Amino acid sequence: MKQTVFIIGLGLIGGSLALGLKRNNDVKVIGYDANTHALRTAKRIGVIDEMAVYMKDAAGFADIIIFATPVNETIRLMNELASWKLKEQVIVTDTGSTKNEIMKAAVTLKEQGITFIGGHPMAGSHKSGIEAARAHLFENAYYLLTPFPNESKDNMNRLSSLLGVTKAKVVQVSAEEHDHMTAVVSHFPHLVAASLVHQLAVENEQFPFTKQLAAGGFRDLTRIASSNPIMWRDITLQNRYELSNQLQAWIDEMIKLQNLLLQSDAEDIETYFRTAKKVRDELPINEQGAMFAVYDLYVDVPDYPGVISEITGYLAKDRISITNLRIVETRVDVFGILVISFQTMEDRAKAVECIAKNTTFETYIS
Ligand SMILES: NC(=O)C1=CN([C@@H]2O[C@H](COP(=O)(O)OP(=O)(O)OC[C@H]3O[C@@H](n4cnc5c(N)ncnc54)[C@H](O)[C@@H]3O)[C@@H](O)[C@H]2O)C=CC1
Ligand SMILES: O=C(O)C(=O)Cc1ccc(O)cc1
Repeated sequence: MKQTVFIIGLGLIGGSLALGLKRNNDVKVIGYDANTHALRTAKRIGVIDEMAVYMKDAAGFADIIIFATPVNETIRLMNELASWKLKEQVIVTDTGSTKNEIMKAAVTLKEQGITFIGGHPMAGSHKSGIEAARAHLFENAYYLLTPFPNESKDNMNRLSSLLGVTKAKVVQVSAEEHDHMTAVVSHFPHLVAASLVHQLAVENEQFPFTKQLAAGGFRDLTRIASSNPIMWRDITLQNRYELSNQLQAWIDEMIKLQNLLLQSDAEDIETYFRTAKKVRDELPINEQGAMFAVYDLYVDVPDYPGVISEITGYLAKDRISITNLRIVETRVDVFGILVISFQTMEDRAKAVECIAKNTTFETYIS
């Protein structure tokens, strides 16, 4: 049976969901975005089947409505939706990075007999907007659902099987568990990344050369500081109490670390790093357990002007998308190591072939 999905907010996540869901030929995607450029682009490049002019009208045709807007905007729109005329069996969901406040807003919908199941795909990037949308974004990622405790099995199955086509792993958690766990692994790291960049900016005023020295480690740790500030403003506001607890734990940890350093006990310091390494090395970073998998390819490149744009040009010509690009080591002799990151193993394999076809540069996977 053909299903109509209405996606509100056609940025990185809404656009990627539209592309992912359209893999199922029985799904028709109608899209809406407050930004008319994003809306028209989504239609022009085939991310959506139809454009909605008025949200309220399009919503009436939908079997599933998905909010993929910044979380404060989602709550505002959920309150508006309460007065729209919808299909009786419609399921309303969202993609927001927070769940407590969203589920509180959903109580009004529930009281009116509208089914709302909270959702959060645990995949994404620091990029935003329709141009960054990719059909495979959710493959192998967890997709968390936060239903009301008494939600019907039938509705859960309907939503899970719709989302299943994105190849995400759909898992059910409570909104409270969700906001606690995502504070630890996603929201709090964002505060750390932003604060490290602020610290660099302050240092850089006194020592303007510092910025030039920001190498791989600093860049790896702070990539997410380049994300959409509006989206993160809303997330951190909604999850402020969990974040305040995380910040306190971090401050305590930093004081512990400061003492460890000042005591200068080499063995204790080594143990601190050794334990962190063990935990980090054991994180599920393979295809089965990846939250944000990145597939790196190392390329030995000769040091001549334009070599990087030459390689990215070959990749672009073969329509292979990259998520990140950096030089990890620039040797004083003739070669440097270029690290190109891909979102899928297939893209990386295609890149190996593409580079071999066009150049004599060695590529390897660490
Ligand atoms: N960026 C990421 O990596 C992830 C984001 N999320 C969540 O997904 C949601 C969307 O995030 P992104 O797609 O990254 O943001 P985005 O900035 O790429 O896209 C958001 C879109 O919503 C549109 N929009 C804003 N207000 C609107 C309104 N009132 N009506 C209609 N459209 C409106 C914007 O014009 C924009 O096109 C957020 O709630 C975010 O917390 C979830 C997982 C990952
Ligand atoms: O860029 C990254 O690694 C991210 O952390 C992306 C991300 C952002 C927000 C989410 O709610 C989930 C994933």
